[in-house]
Amino acid sequence: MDRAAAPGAHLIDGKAFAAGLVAEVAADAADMVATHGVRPGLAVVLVGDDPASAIYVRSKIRKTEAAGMASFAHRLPASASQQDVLALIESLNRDPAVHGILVQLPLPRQIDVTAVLDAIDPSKDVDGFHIVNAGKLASGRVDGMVPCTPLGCLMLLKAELGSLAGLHAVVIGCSNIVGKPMARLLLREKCTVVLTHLKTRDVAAETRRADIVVVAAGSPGLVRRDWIKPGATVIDVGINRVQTAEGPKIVGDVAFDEVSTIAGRITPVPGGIGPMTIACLLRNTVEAARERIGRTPHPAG
Ligand SMILES: Nc1nc(=O)c2c([nH]1)NC[C@@H]1CN(c3ccc(C(=O)N[C@@H](CCC(=O)O)C(=O)O)cc3)C=[N+]21
Repeated sequence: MDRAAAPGAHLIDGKAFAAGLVAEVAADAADMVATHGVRPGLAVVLVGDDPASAIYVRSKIRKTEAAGMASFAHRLPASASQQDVLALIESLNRDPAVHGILVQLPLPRQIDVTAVLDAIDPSKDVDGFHIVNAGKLASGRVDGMVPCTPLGCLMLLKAELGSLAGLHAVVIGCSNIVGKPMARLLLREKCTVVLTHLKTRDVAAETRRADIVVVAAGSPGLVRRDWIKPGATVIDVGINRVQTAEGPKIVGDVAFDEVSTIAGRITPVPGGIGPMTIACLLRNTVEAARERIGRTPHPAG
């Protein structure tokens, strides 16, 4: 891996790890086509025309197809009603060619996100946001679908550190999409877990004790050098578009240049967690297809 770019810290190459994972997923998908005549399929639902969402969705579709999987793109106008979205999800729930359903977030204001996410068949919920899957993870059960970003973080942590048991982990940001599921996964690995949020009085006092810091706060440069214990592992989930003298740029929630001089290991942005998120989405879709094959007495393509 490339150490030169980060003096001090070892750079965790999420992009390379994700490429390996995608290759495994593609091999599994090809095997399902050959053995069962089933091609794992992912439906992506995009409501409205947020430019960032459109770019993400395009990239998800491209990577799904490159892995030899079927992709079904559904675009609804920004004016779509909740009924429109629910009707589409119902039809995707019934479609045997669709093994995974992803509803791109955020959704337009008039739509109740919770109602939409909970309308997805939990066995097709490859984002892991359905209340049944969230509840399974919260209860420590291993049979649910796990959200892609925290799953990607956990895979990198285990690849880098081996067992996480007994380590002190601090998660900054307590969203349902990243922070809370991340904390639950780390707890499952027997870490001591601290989950911080907007009202936490002294976040730095928490992170200074941490062997592992995962930050998903959406705040560019939030984590500074003096927040980090020497040698700690820093996982940066932030994706922030900022303007610089050289033009627009994507940065994480970690002040990379200074934190990489004290951390033991660090993920870059871009090229860290982002690619892992998409790789895990493909992995969850293949797992959903595998489960479906197991539950179907007469497998049909
Ligand atoms: N239902 C739902 N599920 C999601 O998983 C979901 C979502 N909604 N809404 C938006 C966020 C954002 N997200 C990213 C995935 C990959 C990269 C990624 O691969 N980034 C690259 C490139 C960054 C760039 O250049 O734009 C990187 O970090 O290296 C980024 C962001 C998934 N999201």
